[in-house]
Amino acid sequence: MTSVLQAQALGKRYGKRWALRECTIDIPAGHVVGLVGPNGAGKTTLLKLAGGQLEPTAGDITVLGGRPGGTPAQLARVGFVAQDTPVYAGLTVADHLRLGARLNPRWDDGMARERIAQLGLVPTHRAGKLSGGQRAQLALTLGLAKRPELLILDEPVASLDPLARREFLQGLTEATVAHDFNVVLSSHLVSDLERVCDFMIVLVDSRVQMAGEVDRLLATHHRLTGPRRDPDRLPADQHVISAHHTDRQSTFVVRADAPIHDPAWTVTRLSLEDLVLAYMDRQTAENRRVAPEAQR
Ligand SMILES: Nc1ncnc2c1ncn2[C@@H]1O[C@H](COP(=O)(O)OP(=O)(O)OP(=O)(O)O)[C@@H](O)[C@H]1O
Repeated sequence: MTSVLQAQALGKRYGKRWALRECTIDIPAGHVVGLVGPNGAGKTTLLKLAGGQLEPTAGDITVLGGRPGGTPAQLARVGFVAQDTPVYAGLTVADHLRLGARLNPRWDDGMARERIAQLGLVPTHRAGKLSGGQRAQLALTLGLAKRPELLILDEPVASLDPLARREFLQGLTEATVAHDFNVVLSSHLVSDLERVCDFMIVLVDSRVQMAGEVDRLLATHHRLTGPRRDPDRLPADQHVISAHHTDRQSTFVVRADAPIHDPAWTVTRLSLEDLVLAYMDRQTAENRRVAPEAQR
């Protein structure tokens, strides 16, 4: 199995509005995948389609080579931690572990107990009395102890303070090193994702704008700064992602596989955050020149 998730022209419509459209992506195995986009971009919709909680309106999706949620065996292979770290307020921490053991055929009780102890969670405490960070860690523990091949986390750190965010993401990274599994997690902040993700998908306005391995994305995107130039005068293999101009100067973010040697330009590398923001800002560039989507 080489793909964790494959989508072909995938779409989901609620009434007349498309929450996700024309989504074609191929996520290879062995990655921690970040799904980033503004509020309402379609992240939860894509994740629910992958988890089998939603049926596509258009196109196809396969997860770990099978139809999402198609069989109990398929369900056991995918862990899904929904937005707002869902736990049962009236149940204790220990109750959650018992429930997890009963519902999941591959449940790793030793790992769940060890993790709870390491986190300092008291088994007799009710989940409703835990802090937001503790609830998130409990939900992550339940997702990990299921021993999924793919763990999907929908905005897991949205409600956490910076320290709790860091601890949560560190725990997730340690778990991916200790146990071999794939992760897809979403956030509307790239800063949450850049520490842990090595594959990034940017979703804006229900469409995938960019998808690929972070190293490759950073190697093939550049910021060009120099004397003012019309985007149409750039070589055809330099695809404009965003463009900003002053009276005398132009700044482009371009995607180009080959190195850029034009002496007129100062060429600089982008941070992942700059790159994601350039794709979010892409509408501006599209008014000047349409660039094909980076889908690699
Ligand atoms: N059950 C639903 N019925 C109708 N519209 C919906 C439903 N769920 C989502 N939508 C709409 O689909 C669009 C995408 O929503 P989605 O929850 O996938 O976005 P998101 O990127 O996860 O947003 P957020 O970051 O705010 O959680 C939004 O416009 C939303 O209002």
